[in-house]
Amino acid sequence: MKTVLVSAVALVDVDGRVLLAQRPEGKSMAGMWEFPGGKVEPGETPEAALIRELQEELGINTWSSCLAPLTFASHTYDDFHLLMPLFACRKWEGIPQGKEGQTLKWVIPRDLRNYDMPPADIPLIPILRDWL
Ligand SMILES: Nc1nc2c([nH]c(=O)n2[C@@H]2O[C@H](COP(=O)(O)OP(=O)(O)OP(=O)(O)O)[C@@H](O)[C@H]2O)c(=O)[nH]1
Repeated sequence: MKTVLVSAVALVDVDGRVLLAQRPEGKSMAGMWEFPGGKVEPGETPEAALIRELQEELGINTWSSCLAPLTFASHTYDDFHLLMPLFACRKWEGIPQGKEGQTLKWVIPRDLRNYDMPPADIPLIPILRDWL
């Protein structure tokens, strides 16, 4: 099976809340809440992929030095295996906006478990809650 590398981030605001984005209609797992990010392209570092995705999806800018490795997800879906490093980021410029029709929500860590997230993300929830 193919292993797909996806880079994702927990953006943390000054109140300690984490940004979730809801996958729009028409995509796989539509309606589920996920961490911003996306597939790492050939020749790209996970950090560069994330910086690019944050510009495209949310219209914000950040820097490699502001991306701290936090944990990762490793999960087998029906058609691929997902390997997803999760970075934490507290510093960016701009105000996140759903550029691709996603609904965004700032969520306090103890409420994360109330959101319907992809199966790969479930083990990340207690890690984030304990870390924040
Ligand atoms: N960004 C992000 N992707 C996640 C998370 N959890 C998770 O399983 N994924 C999966 O990782 C892949 C991310 O790919 P993507 O964001 O670049 O691609 P996409 O949704 O346009 O593509 P797709 O329609 O092929 O799934 C998707 O299959 C998505 O379902 C998460 O928390 N954040």
